[in-house]
Amino acid sequence: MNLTNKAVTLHDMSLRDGMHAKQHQITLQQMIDIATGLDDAGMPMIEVTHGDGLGGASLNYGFAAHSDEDYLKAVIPKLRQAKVSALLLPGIGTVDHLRMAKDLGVSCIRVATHCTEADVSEQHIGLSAKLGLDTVGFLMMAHMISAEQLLEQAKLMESYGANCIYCTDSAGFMLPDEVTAKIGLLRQHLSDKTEIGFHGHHNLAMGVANSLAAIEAGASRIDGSVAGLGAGAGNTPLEVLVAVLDRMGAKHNIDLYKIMDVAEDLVVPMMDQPIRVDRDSLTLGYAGVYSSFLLFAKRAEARHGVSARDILVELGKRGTVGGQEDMIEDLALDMARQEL
Ligand SMILES: C[C@H](O)CC(=O)C(=O)O
Ligand SMILES: [Mn+2]
Repeated sequence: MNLTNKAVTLHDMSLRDGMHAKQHQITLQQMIDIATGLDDAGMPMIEVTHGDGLGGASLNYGFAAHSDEDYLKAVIPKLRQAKVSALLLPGIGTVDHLRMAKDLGVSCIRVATHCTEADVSEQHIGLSAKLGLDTVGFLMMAHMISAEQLLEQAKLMESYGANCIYCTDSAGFMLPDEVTAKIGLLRQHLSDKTEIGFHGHHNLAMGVANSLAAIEAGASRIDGSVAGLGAGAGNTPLEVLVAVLDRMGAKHNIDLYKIMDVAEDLVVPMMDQPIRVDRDSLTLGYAGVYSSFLLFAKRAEARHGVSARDILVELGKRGTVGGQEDMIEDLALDMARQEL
């Protein structure tokens, strides 16, 4: 694989996907310290919101330590060069959230839908583009459909005004060949002006390999998290990816030692549990389950004595997708009754 001189924009997820791993309890000071550390290391883009995006704080997804507004107000004025993005899932986040984010200095809105539901993103993508924001369409759980179906959904988002489309491996299920096929087809058929992105989860330890496959196939934006802080076994660990990209001669503008230090000195010490491939997070990748379900399944295990692994396997069989968090408790209760 030759990535010499390939330009890649890395996008940090620690302060948004990492919110899942922290049950949305990152403090304002932790956000500021990590964001400014990343800014100083040269990270061009940093995402900041509740784990489920703008407006995610709720009974279904979990309440956050602070509002999205407070996190954005705390972080954005402290940054020297990094741009801040906000995730928005239509139906959870509203156009009012979007306008609020723009007013606070967010420059990129990433509108996320399940991979078959791009049609619900028209209003939010349209408004974001109209407001002149960097507008991304983010297709989640992309392993559940074929490359051709993903392309159809991507074209919808592109037609609504997105200037970048993401193939999102929410379950950390994909292997590099699948990433190559999906990103390759998007690159071939979307407009040359539309950027392609890849968002990985490390449940099968494929985060770095899949990101390299994505870049080779034409992706120019790659998501990851410092020390992998993210849902499941975490996102593609950015400091590792940076080291690999350095060795391959790709261009990313990030200082390796500085990002290593952010990982080691700031992010690892604040983890509530080690972010690693263990039997439960591995099951997410193996069974193709939404990574944010991990802690819900672990909590249900503690409450009802049913193994989180069994719950996750069953969620995979049922084809559950993001937004169905409330089903996890119901399922665990049913499974506990059957075991009596
Ligand atoms: C709302 C999700 O956490 C978005 C995401 O990061 C993914 O699908 O992966
Ligand atoms: Mn994710």
